[in-house]
Amino acid sequence: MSATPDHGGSGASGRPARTAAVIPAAGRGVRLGPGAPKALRPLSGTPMLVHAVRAMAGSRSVSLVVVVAPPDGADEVRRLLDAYPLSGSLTDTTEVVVVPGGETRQESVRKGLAAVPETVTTVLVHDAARPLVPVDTVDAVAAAVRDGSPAVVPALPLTDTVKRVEPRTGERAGEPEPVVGTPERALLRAVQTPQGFDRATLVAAHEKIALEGEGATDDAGMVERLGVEVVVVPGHEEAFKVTRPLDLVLAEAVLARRRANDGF
Ligand SMILES: Nc1ccn([C@@H]2O[C@H](COP(=O)(O)OP(=O)(O)OP(=O)(O)O)[C@@H](O)[C@H]2O)c(=O)n1
Ligand SMILES: C[C@](O)(CO)[C@H](O)COP(=O)(O)O
Repeated sequence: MSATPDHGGSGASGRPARTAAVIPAAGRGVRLGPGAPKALRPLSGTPMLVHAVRAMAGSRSVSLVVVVAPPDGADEVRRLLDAYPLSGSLTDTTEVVVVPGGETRQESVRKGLAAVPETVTTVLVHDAARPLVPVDTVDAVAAAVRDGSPAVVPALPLTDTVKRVEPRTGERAGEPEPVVGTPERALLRAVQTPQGFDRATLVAAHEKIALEGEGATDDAGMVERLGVEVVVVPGHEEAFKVTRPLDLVLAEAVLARRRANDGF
């Protein structure tokens, strides 16, 4: 995988880059515990980030992947990606660019977005922390944007009931939080990535948030603040986010099941 610093307007194949994937991979992984940055943690011997890049590059529509590395780790990430080849004819025509990230996820996405050439009309934003997303899910998100939806998120129905609580503060900090409501579970979705956007919509959302400072925990949340409709397509259980140590155990089990199903 050629991790070139060139921000040129075309992919490695020389054709215009029409769909790009920005992979925010600059987080520290505090909830995962001490160790290397989360995106660099190995899953079955391959760094989590490499799994995520392969998932994006495996999509027929993606011709450019912008990896947003830890702010002081861009060179290390470039070397890492150069050491892991993309396989298959499709993915061999995917250019990989590495840029340094920022202090927040939204700042990292904004920095990655700045490296996406003007020729790109569809931008996917995918957490490196969701390394096992199936390519079919990536394709479905990209297709929904190309079919006219300016903002698309993959999501799953909830299996747990959700409660709204009133946090305890001051002298009552640490006491059990009172429940103040139970949203109707059937109307809730657990949202994943890649989230897909019309480029101009995503740029406008990040520019608005950069001015107003009202961050959101996902890019679709920022687009909603523009008053733009966000639509949901089916997510996938294997697109879960590696956040806590137990998620690493689950990720290894998923990879073991894939190897068994593939006969090796
Ligand atoms: N400043 C940041 C923070 C997060 N991310 C990326 O955003 C994705 C989702 O964030 P999260 O799962 O919260 O990762 P971390 O921030 O690393 O985890 P933690 O909150 O436990 O530190 C990850 O791929 C992470 O690398 C990023 O690019 N830049
Ligand atoms: C973008 C995201 O993965 C959608 O569920 C999630 O909001 C990221 O949250 P995090 O706390 O930054 O991991």
